[in-house]
Amino acid sequence: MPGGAETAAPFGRRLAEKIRARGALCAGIDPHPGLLDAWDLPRTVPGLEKFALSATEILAAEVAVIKPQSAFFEAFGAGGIAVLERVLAVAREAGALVLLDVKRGDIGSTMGAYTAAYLDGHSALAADAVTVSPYLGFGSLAPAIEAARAGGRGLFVLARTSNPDAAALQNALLPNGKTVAQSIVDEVAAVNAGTGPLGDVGVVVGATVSPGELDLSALGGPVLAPGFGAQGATVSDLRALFGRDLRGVLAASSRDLLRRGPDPAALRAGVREIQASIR
Ligand SMILES: O=C(O)c1cc(=O)[nH]c(=O)n1[C@@H]1O[C@H](COP(=O)(O)O)[C@@H](O)[C@H]1O
Repeated sequence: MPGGAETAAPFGRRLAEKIRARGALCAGIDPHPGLLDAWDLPRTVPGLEKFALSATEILAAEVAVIKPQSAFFEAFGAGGIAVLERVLAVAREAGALVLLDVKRGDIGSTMGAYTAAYLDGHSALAADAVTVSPYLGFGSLAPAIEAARAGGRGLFVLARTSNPDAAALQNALLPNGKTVAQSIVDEVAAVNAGTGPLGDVGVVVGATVSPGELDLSALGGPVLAPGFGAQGATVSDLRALFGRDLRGVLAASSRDLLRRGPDPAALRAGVREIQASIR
């Protein structure tokens, strides 16, 4: 069935099980043009297909979560989207959960259409979870939260992103004295309240963020921590930021992992080395 049938088990529970079995690494599938060059592939749809499917086949057999970044596929038009659909199917077959990185966020009515694209089991682009932006107002995400929960899927809400420009906006103080990022974390915590050890709605907090900026103690959901590897964050940064117990924290790496290909054995060895470093 396109996109996979609606699943009975909640996303948070499925994610916790997958992390227990495979560790907390999230492998990004980001087919940068420079990586296609490095893999000696043309910057064409067949080149994209070879890159994305080979990387996904290897990585999805190893890690808990595969995170394709949609923009790199969209850049190739309809042919690129068709490859993305196959990446989702291949990752799922290999046993990984798929977090589609689309960072969507719009007024509620349009959010409903994004929901139909990414969180409805009848869509070929349906994923186990997607990244969403709350910066049109947290309430605008309501249709996505509802659809995700109804279908056993999840969301990762941008709170404090890894890019250097993020701090000015996301650390700005609101009239209630909280930072914007903390208020997003608290909104997500309220959604997760009472939904079990790991709720279905997570936040994105870059691994590059300084420790102490955010209080995640009441979150009750997973954290996606990109910025590990190519953007400079290390395993010690992850521990300093999130504490020693990294269960529920998905360290995400794209370029630092993918640069280890195209040799399948080297890519497999690379992902295992990174997994071991965060275990
Ligand atoms: O939501 C994301 O995945 C994300 C949030 C964030 O704060 N920072 C961030 O880098 N990302 C994504 O994570 C990936 C990081 O890629 P690398 O720097 O190559 O590991 C890219 O796909 C980014 O779009």
